Amino acid sequence: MDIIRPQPLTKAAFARFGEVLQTEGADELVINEGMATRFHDLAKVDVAPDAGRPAISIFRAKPRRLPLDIAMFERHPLASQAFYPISGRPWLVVVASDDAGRPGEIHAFLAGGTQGVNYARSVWHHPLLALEDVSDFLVVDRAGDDNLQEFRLDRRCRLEI
Ligand SMILES: NC(=O)N[C@@H](O)C(=O)O
Ligand code: NI
Repeated sequence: MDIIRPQPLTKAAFARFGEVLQTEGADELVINEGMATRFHDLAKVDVAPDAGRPAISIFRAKPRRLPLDIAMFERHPLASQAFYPISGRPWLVVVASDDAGRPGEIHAFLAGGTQGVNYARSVWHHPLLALEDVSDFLVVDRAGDDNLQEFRLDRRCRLEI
C-alpha cells in the first residue's frame, strides 16, 4: 500500500486545487471606523452553473484515526466548496489531480486551525477530515444538486503524519 504524508498547507502548493482561506497574505481593509479589519475576497464562490445558489452550512465532523486509509475521492462539477475550521484545530486536506476523469496524483496537506480551503469546481478531494476531536467547520458550497461524483480507488493509500 502506498504511503502518503501531508505537507504544510500553503497558498502556492494548493493553488492548482483552489484557494487557501487565511488572514496571512490577504488583502487587508480597515473598516468600521478602525474597529475591524476585513481580510477581503479570499476565494471565489463558484456555484453559478444551472442557476445555482450559494449555501452556508456548518459541518460537525468526528475526528479521524491515523493512519488513515484513503479509499475514495469525490468532486462537485457544479460547485466550489469551502471549509473553514470554526473549532480552531488542525485538519487534513487530501486532493488529487484529474487523470482522464478519474483521480490521478494524490496530494495531502496538514491545515492549521486558522486555515481553510476553497476547492475549485470539479477538484477531486477526500470528504472532510477532522483531527483530534469533534470539530465544527463553516462550509460554503451550492444549495441543492451539485452533480456529486464519487470514485473508489483501485488501490487504497495510507496517510501517515
Ligand atoms: N457531503 C458533503 O456535503 N461533504 C463533502 O462534499 C465533503 O467534501 O466533505
Ligand atoms: Ni466535497
